[in-house]
Parts: sequence; C-alpha cells; structure tokens
Amino acid sequence: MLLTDNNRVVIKVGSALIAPGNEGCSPKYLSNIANFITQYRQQGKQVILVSSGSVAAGRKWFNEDKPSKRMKKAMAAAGQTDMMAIWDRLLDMPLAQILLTHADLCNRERYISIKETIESLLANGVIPVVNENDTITSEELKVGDNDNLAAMTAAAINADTLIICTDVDGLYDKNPHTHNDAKLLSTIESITPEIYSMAGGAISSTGTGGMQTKIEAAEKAADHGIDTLIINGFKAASFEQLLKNNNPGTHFLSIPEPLAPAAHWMTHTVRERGELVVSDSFATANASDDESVLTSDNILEVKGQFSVGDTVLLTTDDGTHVAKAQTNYSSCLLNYIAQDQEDTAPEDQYITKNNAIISTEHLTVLENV
Ligand SMILES: Nc1ncnc2c1ncn2[C@@H]1O[C@H](COP(=O)(O)OP(=O)(O)O)[C@@H](O)[C@H]1O
Ligand SMILES: N[C@@H](CCC(=O)OP(=O)(O)O)C(=O)O
Repeated sequence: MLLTDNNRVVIKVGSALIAPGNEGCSPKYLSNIANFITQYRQQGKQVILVSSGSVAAGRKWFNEDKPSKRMKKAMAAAGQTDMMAIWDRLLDMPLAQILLTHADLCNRERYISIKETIESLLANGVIPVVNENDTITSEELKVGDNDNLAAMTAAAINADTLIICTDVDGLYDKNPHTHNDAKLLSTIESITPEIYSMAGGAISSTGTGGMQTKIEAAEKAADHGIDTLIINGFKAASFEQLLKNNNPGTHFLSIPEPLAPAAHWMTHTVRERGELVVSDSFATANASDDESVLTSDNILEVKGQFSVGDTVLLTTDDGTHVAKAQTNYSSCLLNYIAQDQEDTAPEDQYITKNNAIISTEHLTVLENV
C-alpha cells in the first residue's frame, strides 16, 4: 500500500508527455494526468504541478533542427504560454504560473517568498504550475532540469510525495531503450552509488537529464522525508493504479530520519559559490566555544569570488568539509581580513556557526539560517 497519507503531492510532467513528436502541445497524454489531478483533488489532496515542455512546445515556431542554448531560451519563452494554455484547457480549476531559477531558490528571502506564495495558492484551491524560467537563466543561475526543480519545490513546501511522470515505466537496472533485457525495479530502499550507476542520460531530443536527474531528485526528496514515484505518464493504467494507492512504477522510500528543513535547504538546494579554508580549531570547536567565532585568525584562505549572502563551503587545510555557511562579507573583504587587515572589518565576527549548516559531524546544526 502506498500514498495513503499522501496529502500534498508534487507531480512532475516531462516534455515528451506535453509535446510528443516535437509538434507542439498535445492533450494526447495530458488528459489522463489532468483527470488524475482532478480525482486526487476530489479526495482532498493538494497538488502542485511541475511542468516541463516550454522548449518542446515552442520548437515548432523555429526552423532549427539542433537549436543552440540561446535559441532554446527563445523557444521556452514562446512555448511557455502554450504549455500553460493546454493545462488551463484540461484542468477545470484555477492555475498559477510560477517561473523559478536556481538563484531564486538559493536566496533565503526569495525562497521563503516562494514557499509563502505556494501556500497561499494551495489554501485558496489554486494549482501552482512551476517551471524553470529558462529565458533568463545562465549556466550559473539555473537548476538545469525539472526533476531536481520538482524535488526542491517538494522540499520547500513539505510535500508528502513526489510523482515523476516520464516516458518509461520507472527505473530499470539499465536503460530499457538500449537494453532489451533491462529489468524494472519496483522499490528502492536506499539510494546508493550502485543505483546511480544504473542510470543513463536522456536519449530523446526533448528530455533533459534522463534517469540520472530523477535519482538525484529522489535522493533530495528522500532526505526530506518525501517518497518518490517514477511512473509511465503515457499509460492511463499508471494513474488508475495510483488512485488505488498502488505503485505502478518505481517507488523510492524516504529515509527514516530526514534532515531538518534548514539543513536540507543548505545541503540539497543551495550551491556554494566559494570556499573558506578554516583552522582545525574552528572546525572542531563546539558552537558555544569562543573558537566557534570565525575571525581573521582562523580563516586560512578565501577561494573564489562571492558576495554578501552567498553560500560558501568551509573546509580544513586537508580538504575536509566542515560546513556550509551564508557569508556576511564578500570574498573581497574576507580576503583583506584574512591577510590580517582586521581594522577594516566593522566587527570581529565575520561568519559564525550560528549561520553555519552542516554536513559533517564536526559542527552542530543551528537554526534560523
Ligand atoms: N536505468 C534507466 N531506466 C529507465 N530509463 C533510463 C535509464 N537510463 C536512462 N534512461 C532514459 O531516461 C529517459 C527518461 O528521461 P528523460 O528523457 O529526461 O524524460 P523526461 O522528459 O520525462 O524527464 C528514458 O526514456 C530512458 O531513455
Ligand atoms: N524547463 C524546460 C524543461 C527541462 C526539463 O527538465 O525537461 P524534462 O527532462 O522533459 O523534464 C522546459 O520547460 O522546456
């Protein structure tokens, strides 16, 4: 039995389901998904849709066989309205468009604003339809695939389940499109390197990331206490099974002791933009010790360029990861400070463990990051 306590669900729909055959949006597969969403909502469940397909939908207006990254952004801009329009036609309920970049999710203020907006939409019966804002993203700013975006969204709003609708039945032990003897895996209890080694990339011209990004998404979700299902969105039977609380594809179980929300955000959403090499005494100090305040004495090196509010990785000289932290100072100022120019710093406290969120046992997770 599955999905019984499944009250808040993020459903991610891949491009091949939205615009099959690169001929623009089609209701061919989406009507099953729309019916499923309608029935789920009638059962009192809240649904958040993460919909790919803007590039695939917009492609028909461009005379490009192999579009460049730049051209794909234009296709996304053109196709996004079509993609929203088809959902609007198939779902007899109000929809809200939410376009995000990774930079939005990494910024604490914007992250909280995204959460609050989605909560307000759900409280008023409006379905949020999330996609990456491909038009304005650069390599640095983007999540890059909607599987990971869906997992980050699911974590942000404390969903119970992430359902990834794709063009195969679930995760196989090898790519079923290239191996006739591939076997479908029905339950994954723990996401190990062996599981990752089974995944290949996308081979279709519309998909991004293949199974690799779906496993990454399942891992992000699992660490937040969220189960993930990968199902075949082409088949009406997948949705009939889901409505009966059965697993129609691959079910990834969440971990028994999920990370605290702030630690999860730091670990799985935020990307570090630089590195501070810190002294061993800082790395091993308890949060209450004097040593736990990061001063010019225990910053050994500043690597990379970052601004106030960016996340940095704290490491020791031998490369051990100590923590991730949001910095209150730019790399420029910290570089100056680390070179013993303390008098230029407004205070003798540059980054404290109060702002540090942790991936190792050396430090304790502290709140309000
Ligand atoms: N081990 C595997 N099991 C299933 N599919 C796999 C595997 N390895 C690679 N794939 C590929 O992943 C594809 C699904 O990912 P993708 O094309 O990105 O779809 P979507 O657009 O739904 O995100 C499948 O069509 C398949 O070619
Ligand atoms: N944001 C892109 C989709 C990116 C993506 O991950 O696509 P897919 O692998 O089909 O889910 C778009 O709307 O075209």
